[in-house]
Amino acid sequence: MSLLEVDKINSYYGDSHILFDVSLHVEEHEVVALLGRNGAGKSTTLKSLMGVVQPKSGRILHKGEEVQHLPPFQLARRGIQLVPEERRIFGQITVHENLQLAAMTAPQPRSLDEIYETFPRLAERKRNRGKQLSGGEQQMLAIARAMIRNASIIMLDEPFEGLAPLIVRDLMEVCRKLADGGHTIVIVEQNVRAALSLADRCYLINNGHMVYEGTPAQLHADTSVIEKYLGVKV
Ligand SMILES: Nc1ncnc2c1ncn2[C@@H]1O[C@H](COP(=O)(O)OP(=O)(O)OP(=O)(O)O)[C@@H](O)[C@H]1O
Repeated sequence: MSLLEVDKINSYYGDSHILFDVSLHVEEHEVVALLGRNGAGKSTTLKSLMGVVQPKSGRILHKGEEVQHLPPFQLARRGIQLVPEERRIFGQITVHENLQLAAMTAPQPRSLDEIYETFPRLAERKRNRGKQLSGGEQQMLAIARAMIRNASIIMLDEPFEGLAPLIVRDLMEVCRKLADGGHTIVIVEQNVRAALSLADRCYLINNGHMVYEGTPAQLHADTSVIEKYLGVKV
């Protein structure tokens, strides 16, 4: 049984049909990258998995149970966590308080010590307010908030967006640490090279249709697919 199985979901914004029979699966301890051009439907896929957008048809199974009808807070309680592009951290309270708040509503949170061990940079900044952090540190905090909630799946929507290369390198290290620690991660990223270097498996989505599934090595070998659906060289 897959940790997460998505079976032919169709998602809409109003009358606009965005996802067409999208299927994918995520195994425990796997890092899965979801790639595609702007507007391909990557964020909508993550939002559908998080219950922010409810698919009109199709099934989503988490640990074998149908969850496509559940609201976001119930999916969060089941351990599905989305770190959205806009990194929802609280700017007015400290790093420490941001983490405490995230832990408070989780059924079985991890300890703060464990989080600070994984994110030493946040330990250094724990008394700073959220808004005093750099973009990269805010992203770390957003990921750490998902981690302290003991997420069974962490979904990252463009975590490297708008960050300087050096910060991306630091964040990549954090993601690698999480992956090596057995976390299950779904990552959506425009930085194809970075995403593929983290992923065990990847999917390509185009105009709301899933068009490719394979390992990063298989995708690297298939330059025509990369050029056709991503328009980049990796
Ligand atoms: N709230 C919304 N209402 C209506 N249409 C939307 C909404 N959000 C996204 N869309 C449309 O849905 C399609 C898929 O968007 P989505 O954000 O899922 O793409 P994406 O692959 O994540 O792209 P990007 O990298 O630009 O975020 C696009 O055509 C977009 O314009």
